[in-house]
Amino acid sequence: MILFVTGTDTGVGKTFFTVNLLKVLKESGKDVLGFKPVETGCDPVCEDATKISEVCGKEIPPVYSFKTPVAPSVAEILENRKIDIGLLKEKIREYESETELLIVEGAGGIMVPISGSYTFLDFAREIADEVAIVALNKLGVINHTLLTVEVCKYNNLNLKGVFLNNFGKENERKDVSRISNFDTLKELLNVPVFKFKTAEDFKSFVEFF
Ligand SMILES: Nc1ncnc2c1ncn2[C@@H]1O[C@H](COP(=O)(O)OP(=O)(O)OP(=O)(O)O)[C@@H](O)[C@H]1O
Ligand SMILES: C[C@H](N)[C@H](N)CCCCCC(=O)O
Ligand SMILES: [Mg+2]
Repeated sequence: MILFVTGTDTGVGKTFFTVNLLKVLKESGKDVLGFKPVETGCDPVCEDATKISEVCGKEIPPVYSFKTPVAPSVAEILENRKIDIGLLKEKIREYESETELLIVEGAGGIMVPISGSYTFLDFAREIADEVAIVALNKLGVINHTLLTVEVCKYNNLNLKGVFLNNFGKENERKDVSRISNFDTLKELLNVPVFKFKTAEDFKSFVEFF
């Protein structure tokens, strides 16, 4: 079983979500592995893959890692290294055979190109059983989340849910939308919508996975 983790953007908390979900599922006795197949911004450390490896208790490096903090399709040109999608899929199948649930993190949002015009959407269509969308709670999240959900639905991806990340300053006076975004998303979407902020919040997700 493969869960693909995407987000409404880069920096919205996909890794925080992936790592904490892996942690609580492992603690509940579930056989899980995490994997970040392509990572950019490895300068020099691939932060995401390192965090995922730590929580999995074994070294799980990206198949492709790039120094430049850009889309993989750009990094492969700048660093003159072509990404072989077949190799990514091979590694996914290998890890999938070793576990009950493989959680795969993309890079940035779902329309980010991996190589040429081949995007994480194309990749998810070919490898994912389910897709989780991580969204950062701030003004603009409604549009970004509905766009991402729409694209996933249009491409017949099986949406596990939207996970609203309440990370950030509590000062809601500056961004009043943070108060209402969760309820608004629940009203507008016919997919499950959850919220999280701390590692503790992930305990309530276990039964859902
Ligand atoms: N709920 C949270 N609590 C504490 N820190 C958080 C939370 N969510 C995100 N962060 C921090 O915010 C930063 C960005 O989060 P994260 O790296 O998970 O984003 P991402 O979507 O995986 O980014 P990328 O597209 O680069 O993979 C990180 O430093 C992360 O530790
Ligand atoms: C470098 C960053 N941490 C991500 N891994 C890559 C994000 C690519 C975003 C491309 C884009 O949407 O414009
Ligand atoms: Mg990440």
